Amino acid sequence: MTELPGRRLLLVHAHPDDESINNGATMAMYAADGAHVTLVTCTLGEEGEVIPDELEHLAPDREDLLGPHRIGELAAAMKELGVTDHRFLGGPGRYRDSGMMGAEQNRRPGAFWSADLDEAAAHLVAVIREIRPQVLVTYDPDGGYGHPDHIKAHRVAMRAADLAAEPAFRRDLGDPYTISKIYWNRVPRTTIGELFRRVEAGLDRTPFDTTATVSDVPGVVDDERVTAEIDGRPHQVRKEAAMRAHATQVSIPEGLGVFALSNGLAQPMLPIEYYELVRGEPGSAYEKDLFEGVQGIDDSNGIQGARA
Ligand SMILES: CC(=O)N[C@H]1[C@@H](O[C@@H]2[C@H](O)[C@H](O)[C@@H](O)[C@H](O)[C@H]2O)O[C@H](CO)[C@@H](O)[C@@H]1O
Ligand SMILES: [Zn+2]
Repeated sequence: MTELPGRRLLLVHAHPDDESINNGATMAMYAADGAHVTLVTCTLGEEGEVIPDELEHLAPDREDLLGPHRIGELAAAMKELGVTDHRFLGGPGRYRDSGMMGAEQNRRPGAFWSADLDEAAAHLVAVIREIRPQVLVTYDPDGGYGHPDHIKAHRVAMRAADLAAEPAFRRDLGDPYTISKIYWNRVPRTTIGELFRRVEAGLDRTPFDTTATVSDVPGVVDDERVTAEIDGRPHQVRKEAAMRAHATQVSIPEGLGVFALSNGLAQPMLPIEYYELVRGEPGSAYEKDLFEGVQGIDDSNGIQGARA
């Protein structure tokens, strides 16, 4: 077995682009700092809209080639972030993008939203027992903003964390392992409100006509729910480059601190990324490092201390 670095972070996301939008700076920071960063993406994003006119032919109601194209976008984004361990849950295309909540694609055979929870979670248990991450990051129960694939990714991640620790569960998938800390992606309401006010004030200096609303931003909560932050400003360039790699989904004008998804609504970039610790012990009252308080980490590139 290859020796992995002492610190190991696992992120579980629904579509290609979510990782860069929500955690791009966090991933870049830990990858640059020698931690092992593993991203598991649950679908290929087959049902997404397409921003560039010249790629519109890929759309699900045209050639239905957006999924394979977004595999390439995600690989490019990982290169920008310096992340080398990236997997699709159950393999590329095992689970299909379910579309927005209520869409008929939610009920399409193979849609992630209708997947069997324990079957999907077992694929993630195999990754957890292989990598033995001390920290897991995923969405809150509402998936950040109510997208069915985000909600399902949350459920699969939390279920897999429980099953991976169960000695009686599928020992063919590896030895039991308990993840020390689990975080949900969060955004403090005060911070995002201020950032939106700045975008509104400078909207005429952007290529966008209108702004999104705070309710479009995943995971917004009252400030006191936020228990940790990663100051990603040193890695903002990498984060923006990774988001830009998802060209079918994201538009980012250079240097304006704003971006838009395919709806064309401007929203602020988040140079600091925020989290709520929902399982495990915090290392301090307000953490600036997701590995704070994790016992037995040996950063001399060994896996010592990670055994449950
Ligand atoms: C960030 C994210 O989760 N994107 C998803 C989302 O995309 C949105 C969807 O296409 C919607 O119709 C647009 O108005 C919005 O701007 C998009 O962000 O849902 C897609 C379909 O499930 C998914 O492929 C995409 O990754
Ligand atoms: Zn998504």
